[in-house]
Amino acid sequence: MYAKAFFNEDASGMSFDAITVSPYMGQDTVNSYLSYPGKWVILLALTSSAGSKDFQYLETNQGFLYETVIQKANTWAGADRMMFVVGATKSTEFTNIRKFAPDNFLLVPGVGAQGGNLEEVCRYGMTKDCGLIVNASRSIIYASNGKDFAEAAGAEALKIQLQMENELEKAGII
Ligand SMILES: O=c1ccn([C@@H]2O[C@H](COP(=O)(O)O)[C@@H](O)[C@H]2O)c(=O)[nH]1
Repeated sequence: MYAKAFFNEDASGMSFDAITVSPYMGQDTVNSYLSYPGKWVILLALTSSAGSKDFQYLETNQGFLYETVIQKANTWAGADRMMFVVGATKSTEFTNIRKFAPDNFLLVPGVGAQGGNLEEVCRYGMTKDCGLIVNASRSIIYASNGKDFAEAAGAEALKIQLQMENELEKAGII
């Protein structure tokens, strides 16, 4: 039902391109989203939160639980349908994650207010095509609580955009 609500415009008036999903309920639940052609699933893998240690770093037969999540989920759909959430606060882990997800887009929250390092995220996580979708929210929307909030938000967004552009230029992607 959630998949229908978010992906089927006739049913709900909404037709999002992608949705972030917890892997916790397993393949059948994730498949309900994958059954919509052309839509993307963004699976939580290694989150930016301190609480990531509670479950995501539990040891399994295949390494940490988040590594198992990535490996298993990559048998459910290809990199053209499946992305993973990896927090920018875990920038040094990106090298390891790329062993399991060499081609998947990674959705990367945690720059800005959470203090993640964009330069490191790019150094360790960027593919030859970039492969990163970096998100910042509070640092932009709360850049100012004055009357200049729109200009301040624009300036903050531009700052991150220019940093990203710099990284793409360094990597020879643009
Ligand atoms: O690992 C995760 C997964 C999701 N989030 C969400 O992303 C945004 C980040 O907002 P900021 O203000 O840039 O910190 C927020 O909606 C989180 O719930 C995340 O931060 N980390």
